[in-house]
Amino acid sequence: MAGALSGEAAENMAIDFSSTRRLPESHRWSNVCSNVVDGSVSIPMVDLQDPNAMETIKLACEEWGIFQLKNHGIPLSLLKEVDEEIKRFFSLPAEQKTKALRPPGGKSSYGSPYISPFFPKVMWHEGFTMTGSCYDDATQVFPEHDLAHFRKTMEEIQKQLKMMAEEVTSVILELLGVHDEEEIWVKSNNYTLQMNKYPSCPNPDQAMGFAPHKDTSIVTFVHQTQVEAKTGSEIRTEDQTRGLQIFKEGIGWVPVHLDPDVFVVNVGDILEILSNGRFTSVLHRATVSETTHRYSYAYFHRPSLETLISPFTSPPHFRALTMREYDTLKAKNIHNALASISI
Ligand SMILES: O=C(O)CCC(=O)C(=O)O
Ligand SMILES: [Fe+2]
Repeated sequence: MAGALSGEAAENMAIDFSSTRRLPESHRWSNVCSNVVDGSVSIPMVDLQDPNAMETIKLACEEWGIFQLKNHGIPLSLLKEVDEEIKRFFSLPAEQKTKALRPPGGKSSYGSPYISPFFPKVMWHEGFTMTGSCYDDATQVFPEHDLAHFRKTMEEIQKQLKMMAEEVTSVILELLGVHDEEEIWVKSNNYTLQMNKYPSCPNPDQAMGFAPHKDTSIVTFVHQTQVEAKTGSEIRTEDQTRGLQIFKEGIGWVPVHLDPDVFVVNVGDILEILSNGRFTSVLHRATVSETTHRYSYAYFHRPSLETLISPFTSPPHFRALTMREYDTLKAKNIHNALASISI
């Protein structure tokens, strides 16, 4: 295989996507295209400036576990700058990026999704994860004169995302009738920012960008950048339904329309527990395309590690545990963590 990486890099990334002309067996998934609905089903849209926003958020969290958020208050010019920085990061040579390779079992730095060990096949993806203000890894990756702009842009988006996450979490708590100790859930420094690249793929019908999973967060904010055509290719219409998809019971995999001005907001496991199952942590995945490279970033809003998580209403459908304990359960078995604490 041309362009193969070596050693630890090979274990983590397996291949250099840009020089791979055929889908290797290690990356071949089955049933990627089954049960996908067309692009006509749409995910609820919430306008944060609309007086009815709260009601739409309630319905969306109950029925979908996901919504799109517009008029969120983050300047669109900043979103464009972040998109450019992310593209710049991933366009660095593989030898440069693998200087910040994630150690086995680690959560931050460069590499395949942390959920990879739970799946038999490798994902068509490269990612860079920053927990807290972890820029040390970026320092290793960027040549020094190039780092300043990345750092400034990422610090700014992190600050803005934190404010937006606090505002949305506050609205959700109000919906759940929670007024006591609201701060624990709203104000937290236990967040993660994850950048993703899904390179164009020679056989997208049998590849998986990000395998089906639920997020371990209260809420997650995902931004999808405008896709980039692969050199020499036209973007095909069918590729519009490739990318982020959510699983809706009785319907199938629903593509989430790409709009670079909005954030996609997912309900995560912690909110399912707190709401005592009223809001559902949404199962989602990302598929890939032959004609485009796709980029995204996700901001995970989580309570601090020592916070005790238990349902706000009785009788509880989940047993109480700390955020740290839940992380440990999820690290042992991502498919079964929620079910293992249900009562
Ligand atoms: O890239 C996407 O659209 C989804 C990414 C995601 O689900 C994640 O980072 O947890
Ligand atoms: Fe996710």
